[in-house]
Amino acid sequence: MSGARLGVVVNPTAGHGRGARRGHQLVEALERRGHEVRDLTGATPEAALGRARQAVVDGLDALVVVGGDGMVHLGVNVVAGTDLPLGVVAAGSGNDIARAGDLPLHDVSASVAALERGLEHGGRQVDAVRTGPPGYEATRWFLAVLSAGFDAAVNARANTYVRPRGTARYVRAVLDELVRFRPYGYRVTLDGEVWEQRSTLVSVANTSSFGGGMRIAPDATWDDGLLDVVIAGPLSRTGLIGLFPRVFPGTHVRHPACTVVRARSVLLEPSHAGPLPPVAYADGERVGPLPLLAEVVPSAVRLLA
Ligand SMILES: Nc1ncnc2c1ncn2[C@@H]1O[C@H](COP(=O)(O)OP(=O)(O)OP(=O)(O)O)[C@@H](O)[C@H]1O
Repeated sequence: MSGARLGVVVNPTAGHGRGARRGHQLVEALERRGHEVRDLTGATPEAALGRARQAVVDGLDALVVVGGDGMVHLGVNVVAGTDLPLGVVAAGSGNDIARAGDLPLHDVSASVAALERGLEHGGRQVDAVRTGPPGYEATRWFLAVLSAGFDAAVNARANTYVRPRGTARYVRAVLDELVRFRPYGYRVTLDGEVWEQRSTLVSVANTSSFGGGMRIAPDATWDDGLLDVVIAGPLSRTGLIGLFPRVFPGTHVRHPACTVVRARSVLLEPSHAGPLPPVAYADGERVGPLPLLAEVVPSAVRLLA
């Protein structure tokens, strides 16, 4: 397809600074192919979000984000619930969302081909998840995994490190968080059914992985209209050290402490059963403290693929 009006948002910092170069390559390639490109990149994510939302009002055929999961998260918060397609050019360090969609990784020409295929055929509709404090109008969308336990504490800590890179940074954060770890207290309501206990982690998954291929919810898919809620019971530090490596292949879900429940709606609240759970993260981005309600919205995003 030629002559599409494409809004492009680049995260120049993605993939340890590789995002900017990939963004330039993409804009050049799209213009060479006859597309009209509007660069919506901002100096900050907030500026980029505002520019992208304004461009949607002005009129676009698709929004294309260049970066990692955080950048896809930004794009989802522009297009979810609308008919505007979202293109993803994976240039991050983890790229778990691009992996979920079998999209090319760090390959601009393959990404251009995938974008054009999507524009031609209308793309692929995937579920997205709306989250926010229950009872409030303001909501955020996410596409992959919301972490509200040990993994969220690790995410917060990993974000403060510059080194090492990629999954090794995550592993370093795990080791540092283990020192202070005690299972948190949760009240979890799954499609109306209440469950209250101390737990190591509670993850609400629309897709299977985070942290660059850690398969937290190995069977989660974003086209079944359901969330996979992974709950790991109150493990000791040694138990957690034993379980952690099993998250890479996804075999932790077979551990007796782990339960996976499918639901459309999940309410996560702190409970007096244990210490206050950490601030939640979704798609690797900070969402906020519990309580949070997460509801899957089937086919809320049209992905160019
Ligand atoms: N100008 C900017 N536009 C968008 N995001 C920015 C910008 N500057 C810094 N960021 C930060 O980049 C982070 C998201 O990075 P992103 O996920 O795109 O790449 P990554 O971390 O390398 O990849 P992954 O999340 O897949 O591991 C956000 O938390 C955001 O705050």
